Amino acid sequence: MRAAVVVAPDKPLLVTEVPIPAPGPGQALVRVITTGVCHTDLHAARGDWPVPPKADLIPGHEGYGEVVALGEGVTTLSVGEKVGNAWLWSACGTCEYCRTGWETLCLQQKNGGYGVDGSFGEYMLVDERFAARIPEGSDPDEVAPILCAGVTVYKGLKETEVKPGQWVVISGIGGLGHVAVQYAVAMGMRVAAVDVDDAKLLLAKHHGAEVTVNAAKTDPVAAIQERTGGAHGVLVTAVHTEAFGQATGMCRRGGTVVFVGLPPGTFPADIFSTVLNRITIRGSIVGTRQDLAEALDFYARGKIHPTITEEKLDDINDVFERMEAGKIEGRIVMRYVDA
Ligand SMILES: NC(=O)c1ccc[n+]([C@@H]2O[C@H](COP(=O)([O-])OP(=O)(O)OC[C@H]3O[C@@H](n4cnc5c(N)ncnc54)[C@H](O)[C@@H]3O)[C@@H](O)[C@H]2O)c1
Ligand SMILES: CCCCCCO
Ligand SMILES: [Zn+2]
Ligand SMILES: [Zn+2]
Repeated sequence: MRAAVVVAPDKPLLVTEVPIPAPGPGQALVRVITTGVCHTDLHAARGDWPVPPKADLIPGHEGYGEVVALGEGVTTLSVGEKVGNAWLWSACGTCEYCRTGWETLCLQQKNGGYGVDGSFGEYMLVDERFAARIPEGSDPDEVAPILCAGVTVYKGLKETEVKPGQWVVISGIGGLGHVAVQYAVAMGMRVAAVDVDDAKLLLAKHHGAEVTVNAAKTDPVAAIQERTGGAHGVLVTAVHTEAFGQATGMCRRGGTVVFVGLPPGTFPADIFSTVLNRITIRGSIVGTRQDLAEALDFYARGKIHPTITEEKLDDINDVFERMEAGKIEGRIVMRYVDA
């Protein structure tokens, strides 16, 4: 099968022929129809995180496709069914985290497109317990980004604890952020969008943001305070550490900042104002299978329409260069077959 392989950190991916994987017990083989390209895939290719990906990785964890073969003992999937892979590719199911609704924190978890091969190839493997069940009638291009961007920002917005009618800042209006604006609007929140690129802010307005701030042109903290009175919550999806240091200052007293963006590095946090204003800073990673089912339901009900540009697998290195330059509006989706 044709696949894009990370042959070495920070080197271009090699698009080449590799063997079609065989489904093991409890697994299914999926013919990939479309896959989103997440900035995490770029981090994996660049090797810029503390934990390296598997050797000869096939990235991709927003893969949508059709089950074509079942491994031994599979009982909950059938050939022809439409499924997706996800970052949370599998978890142990028996540890304290798995038992208490936090399978995303399971120490035995496997991660699609990072620890196990993902969807940047014509076929991929899924674990029957964690394969995303795709709603009937889903658009192959639109539904793929829900598998990571969608579930991540949906969970992140829940973690901000922002209520309907209250203000949430979405900082970073890329693949995740432009979908976050839509989930926030659908969840009844008022949205203020922050990015460093006017084109992204235009996209945010298109998707329902009431306030937009270009952090490259003005102080985003002062602008958010002036135009919202301070946000009840801030969701940071940006790929620059600067956005993380700015987030707490955008909050009103008692506000919650949720970080999902993962640029390498650290951020400054002012102790006194964090304590005095009772600011909560929370990390959030993807979502559980239940969160994903809920995020897919928002999509199935027509509340979420990712802005998509379709590209080819052979152009993945060019896509990564444009992503690194912050030039991608919405989400890139690669399509392998028409279906
Ligand atoms: N926590 C999780 O579970 C999770 C899940 C998916 C992705 N991620 C991470 O989220 C990040 C974003 O992913 P993506 O696919 O949306 O990336 P993307 O490249 O599509 O978008 C990044 C956005 O950040 C904006 N940006 C850059 N500097 C900024 C600044 N100083 N202030 C505000 N905005 C700024 C860019 O203009 C761009 O719009 C990546 O680091 C990715 O690894 C985390
Ligand atoms: C710690 C890595 C989290 C990445 C989630 C999928 O983009
Ligand atoms: Zn992702
Ligand atoms: Zn577990």
